[in-house]
Amino acid sequence: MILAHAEQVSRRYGEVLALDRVDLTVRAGELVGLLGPNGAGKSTLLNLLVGLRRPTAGRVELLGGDPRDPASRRQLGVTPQETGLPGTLRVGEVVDFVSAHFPDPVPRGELLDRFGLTDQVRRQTGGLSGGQRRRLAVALAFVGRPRLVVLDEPTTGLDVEARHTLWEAVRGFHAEGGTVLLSSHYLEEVEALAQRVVVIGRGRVLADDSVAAIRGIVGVRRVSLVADDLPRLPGVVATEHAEGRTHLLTTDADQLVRDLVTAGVAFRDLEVRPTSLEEAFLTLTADDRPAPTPA
Ligand SMILES: Nc1ncnc2c1ncn2[C@@H]1O[C@H](COP(=O)(O)OP(=O)(O)OP(=O)(O)O)[C@@H](O)[C@H]1O
Repeated sequence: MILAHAEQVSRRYGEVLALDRVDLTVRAGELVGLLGPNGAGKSTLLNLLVGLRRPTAGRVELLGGDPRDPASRRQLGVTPQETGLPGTLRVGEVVDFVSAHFPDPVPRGELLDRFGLTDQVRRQTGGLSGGQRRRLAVALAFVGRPRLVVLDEPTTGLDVEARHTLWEAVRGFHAEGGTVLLSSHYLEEVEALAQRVVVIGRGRVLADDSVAAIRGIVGVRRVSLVADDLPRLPGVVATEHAEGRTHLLTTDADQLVRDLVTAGVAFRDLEVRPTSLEEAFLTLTADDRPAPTPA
């Protein structure tokens, strides 16, 4: 059963085309990670799916209806990228307030325990640390036992322990049959939670695949060297020339170095380093870019 669906969706903010003909389908029981660098369009896509914004073109459906219709959002739990909590209310009061909107809310103690906030129940939210506030904001998405939870960068600003607590809570919800769509900058986060990853870059879906397949794409290494003449080498996904150096992007740097030696290439100043997620995405979108300027 399809819980959220975007079909050929575009969204423009003035001159900026934030989303460009995006398709995405989330089915019941899935835990889908939306992965992409800053400005890729993740928040825009999530906001369209949960009815916070309207698409410029294309069609969006949530839980069988229009996301802008409140009835479609009844079984949805959302934590946007930025949330505000009333600073003078206590944690327990905020949970009670949100719970009161639902027929069968998760009991307060159980919810706070799942998100590691039991000791904060009597604290005013204004006095919480940034990480505690974020955990509370995410916890509130689960209060009403939603069918679908949408989390926009849920662990931003959390330390390792808090992040793991939150991951456990998300996993627990999923294990009980819940469906989750979450965005992240971090492959490790998506890897820890999701089976399926949708990679988004510059407003487009670049890949929609298993975590293992995406790991292969973003596991690209940059082998950089100085050489006058390079033969064609297997396993090179992109080649760039800059400031007298040649940069070879590959998913298997060890093999590439062996191949360079075997081919008898006279190289010097060899460097191997991981590419950032951003660079890996640029590789994926290389077809769209003007060719790099030769040195
Ligand atoms: N309200 C807005 N007005 C103008 N431009 C916007 C607006 N919201 C987003 N954009 C632009 O749309 C593009 C996509 O932004 P979006 O926030 O969806 O990306 P993102 O992948 O969520 O990024 P981040 O990881 O930094 O949150 C960016 O170029 C951004 O500057």
